[in-house]
Amino acid sequence: MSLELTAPAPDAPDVADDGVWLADIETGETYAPFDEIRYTGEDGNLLEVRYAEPPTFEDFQGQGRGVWRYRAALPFEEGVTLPEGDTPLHEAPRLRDDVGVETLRIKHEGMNPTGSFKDRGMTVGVRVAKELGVGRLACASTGNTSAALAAYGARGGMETLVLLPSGKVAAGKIAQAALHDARILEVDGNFDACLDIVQELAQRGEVYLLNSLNPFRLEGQKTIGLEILEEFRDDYGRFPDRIVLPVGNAGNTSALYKAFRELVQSGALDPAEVPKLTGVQAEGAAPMVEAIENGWDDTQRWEEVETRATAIRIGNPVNAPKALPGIRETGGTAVAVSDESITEAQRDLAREGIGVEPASAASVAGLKKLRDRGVVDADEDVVCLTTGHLLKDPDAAFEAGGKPEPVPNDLGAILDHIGAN
Ligand SMILES: Cc1ncc(COP(=O)(O)O)c(C=O)c1O
Ligand SMILES: N[C@@H](CCOP(=O)(O)O)C(=O)O
Repeated sequence: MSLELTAPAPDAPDVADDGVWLADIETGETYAPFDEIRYTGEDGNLLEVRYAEPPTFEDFQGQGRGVWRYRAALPFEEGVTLPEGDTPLHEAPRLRDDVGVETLRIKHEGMNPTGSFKDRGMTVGVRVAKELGVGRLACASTGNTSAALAAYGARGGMETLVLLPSGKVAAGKIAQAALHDARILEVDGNFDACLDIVQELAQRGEVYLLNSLNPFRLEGQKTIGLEILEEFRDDYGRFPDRIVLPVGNAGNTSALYKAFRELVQSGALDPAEVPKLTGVQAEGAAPMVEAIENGWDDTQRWEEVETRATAIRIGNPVNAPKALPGIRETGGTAVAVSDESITEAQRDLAREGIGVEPASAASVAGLKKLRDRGVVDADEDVVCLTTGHLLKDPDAAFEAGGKPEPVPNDLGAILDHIGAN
């Protein structure tokens, strides 16, 4: 398999630029990183960024906080920044006791500048766009990618175009893209159709694609894994056994796996210490779970997808050939959860003071299901990734939460209403 956990660091090919190059994950063919715009290898295979010197934990010491702390693991020293990363790793003691695991921490990526983990990818992606000298940036999106692209594009002084599935994007996300002045195209089709079209626009040279098919986006998203490892080790003196995360286009699963592989390559991490990557999808959009259960090397496209967790309403995860080995090689698994259990998990997190959008809560719903099935053991140290903020999807929050009670404009009536003496 092309993405083995124990693979040695490759030697830098002639095409490398300052120790950085692109490689086809299937054939190993290498490409110069910044001479031309390239998203895939010759046969349409996925590309990944490779480094002559994979990072060690020492490289990160004294480098500040946030995504650019990890510059030793990134293709540039700095990016177009707001800044991003350095998100909280919350304790959730009541939830931990309910689920019944040794340790439960919640890595809340909703605390990034635009309210999702996409910012980590965009700070690098927009920096690369500047290096390449491209004009218009674009993405297909279920909402968060478009919000991040619009904000980081604005920060970089660049034009942005976003393609959204009509009627299927949460209000907060469209509001962000609109205010940051992206040109918004509402497509009469689902996210996968939008991605097909924007890929075609990119191939024709009309736009620079900043979905996670762009390998540089995933470089920024690796820093989620690096932060989790550092923070968990600082608190407990060990690494977590398992990281549970929602899966849509499978970029994060691929990025975390790559972060861990690079640390293994440099000798900073023992393969036995790599957390089990555990992916969670909604039952109505679960091609990755299907592929894991059937032992496939790639997913089969689901034409019809539906879930309340609109951020992960995706039927054709483009990063599956990177993410499936990540789940398998780390000893993880994938599970599908119902929309009802996602809403329940959203409430569980809210009771701990952690406000997340539905897709984010899928990680906790998945953990509960796997614990009930005995797949996750009681003695495990677990980190759940929550990927987007509650305010991204106010409608879902209202639906999941308590309802406002109308009362008269009168103190006595209000005292009566609340049962005061
Ligand atoms: C809030 C949220 N959670 C999870 C995901 C899934 O992440 P990935 O596509 O990296 O699997 C997305 C987008 O895809 C998202 O917007
Ligand atoms: N949930 C995503 C879907 C697109 O994912 P990407 O990581 O490939 O950009 C979104 O927010 O649009």
